[in-house]
Amino acid sequence: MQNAIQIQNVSFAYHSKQVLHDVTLDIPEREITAFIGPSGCGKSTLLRCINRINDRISGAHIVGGSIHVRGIDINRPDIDLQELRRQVGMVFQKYNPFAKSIYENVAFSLRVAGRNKRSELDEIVENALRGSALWDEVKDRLHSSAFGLSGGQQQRLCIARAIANQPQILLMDEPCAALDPLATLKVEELLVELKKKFTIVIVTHNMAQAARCSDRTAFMYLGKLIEYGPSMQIFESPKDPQTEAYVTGTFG
Ligand SMILES: Nc1ncnc2c1ncn2[C@@H]1O[C@H](COP(=O)(O)OP(=O)(O)OP(=O)(O)O)[C@@H](O)[C@H]1O
Repeated sequence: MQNAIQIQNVSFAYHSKQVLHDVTLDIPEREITAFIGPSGCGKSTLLRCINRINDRISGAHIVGGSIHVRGIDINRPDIDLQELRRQVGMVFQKYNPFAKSIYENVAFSLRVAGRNKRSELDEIVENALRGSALWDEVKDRLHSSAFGLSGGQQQRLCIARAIANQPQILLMDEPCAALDPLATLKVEELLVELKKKFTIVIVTHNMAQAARCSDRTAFMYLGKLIEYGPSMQIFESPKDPQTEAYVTGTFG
């Protein structure tokens, strides 16, 4: 299978504090890859390097190495960041719909791009809401406020908003952390559907979740990639003693 993302020897710092050290991993297309590890080990930083939203943080910079997304070096000076972030969508821990209707949340990025044709928007909004398994629950109240939805529905709306942009890759930073177990289960089922179309990279503290839904797992510790492989191997027969200690709950 082709690799969607190639991370090679990446080191990263906030001001003078280096938080990623020589991280190398290839992320295959249309699979779910989970980043796990104790708090502060660099999972979110690594995730945010993939669409360069770390650039928005003052003092955040890549120290060395390279990241290729579908063959393109994303740290090239001439890279179009808006286009990169269209191709590499993002869903955050705390669902963050805009203070707009359900419909306008999904249509937002298209309107920003100047696409206002009603029939086109209707089709994309419906497809995105179907793609995030929300359509049946909201089709009769598309023009009501997004804030009237439950937390789990708001998170699926944020997923619809991300996929309306037709990305190739979806980055998810603890997307279920603020959800109850039932809403979490729905999002997990959705992830398995979404990977038919998208490459998904997910940061999670929930090891049961990583074991249930991901194809590959990367275990990080103190800014280093300790072990990376098929999730079943990482959880059932880890090679590194630190991975074993973490997945068995001895530390972390
Ligand atoms: N904006 C920032 N400015 C300075 N340091 C930061 C910033 N964001 C993160 N860090 C530091 O970088 C290191 C890695 O943080 P990061 O959030 O990537 O880890 P994480 O594994 O995702 O943690 P958690 O699981 O708690 O979210 C930590 O030492 C953290 O304090």
